[in-house]
Amino acid sequence: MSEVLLEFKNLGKNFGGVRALDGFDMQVKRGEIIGLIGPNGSGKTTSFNLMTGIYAPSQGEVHFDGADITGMSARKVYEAGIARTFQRSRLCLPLSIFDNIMIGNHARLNTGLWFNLFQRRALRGQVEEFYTQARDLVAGFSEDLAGRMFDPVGSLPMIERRRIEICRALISKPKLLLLDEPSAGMTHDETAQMMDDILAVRDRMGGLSIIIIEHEMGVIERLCDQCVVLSYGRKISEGSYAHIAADPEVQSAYLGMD
Ligand SMILES: Nc1ncnc2c1ncn2[C@@H]1O[C@H](COP(=O)(O)OP(=O)(O)OP(=O)(O)O)[C@@H](O)[C@H]1O
Repeated sequence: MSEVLLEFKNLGKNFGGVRALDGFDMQVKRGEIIGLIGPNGSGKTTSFNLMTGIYAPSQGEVHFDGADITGMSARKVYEAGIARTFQRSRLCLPLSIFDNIMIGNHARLNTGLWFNLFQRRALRGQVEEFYTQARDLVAGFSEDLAGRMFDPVGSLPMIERRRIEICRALISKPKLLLLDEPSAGMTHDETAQMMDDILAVRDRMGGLSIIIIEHEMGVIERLCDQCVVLSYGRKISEGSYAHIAADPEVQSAYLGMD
């Protein structure tokens, strides 16, 4: 089994005349946490959308776990083992913690009419099995939260909602987890807690790789084994946080120093 889980080769995406990504090469190893950073509009979210099959690339290739997944549908990419959270929360606030996590499990649920109407015992077994899996995931973050699986998500504070979003991504048992600005909207204390959560998730789910888009440099510094810096759709630097933070091109493009 190759040590490299994900690879971009010369990846590019155009939106009309806008070149959102241009000749982007990147590798993610198994078990690694990568920070994807860059100024607003530099192509970070576009690269997540290319990885997850939301967009097809205009050029280049995406390889994942030994297979070429370039241009594959979002559902097939999800089944292959890539799951994500979004910049803006996609939780359904009136629904319970359990229901929200099950939305992330749709591809594994048997939802056929025949199954649901006439195989009631099997359906019950399936729901019970998935409840146990969802509860175990939530308990990994907080036993207290796991005791409230049928509370509406709208009643939870921001840190707990972010945890549910991560559980919703993890229920599909991904090999690669994409986190889009996990610290957005959180207090300093909540961000510190969220960083502990992410490191604990990586340890619990041995071998899980994570890519984080984040504007909060303290988060990138603490969590990431490697960083990749984009500017105007091109990779301008990569390496450890110490390496990219000392790179004059990064300082000028992103950190606002000349
Ligand atoms: N669907 C789209 N249609 C047209 N242009 C787009 C589309 N999506 C992104 N872009 C453009 O592509 C470029 C890269 O956008 P992208 O959202 O990937 O940047 P980003 O680094 O994620 O920015 P931010 O940090 O603000 O989220 C920007 O110029 C953006 O306006």
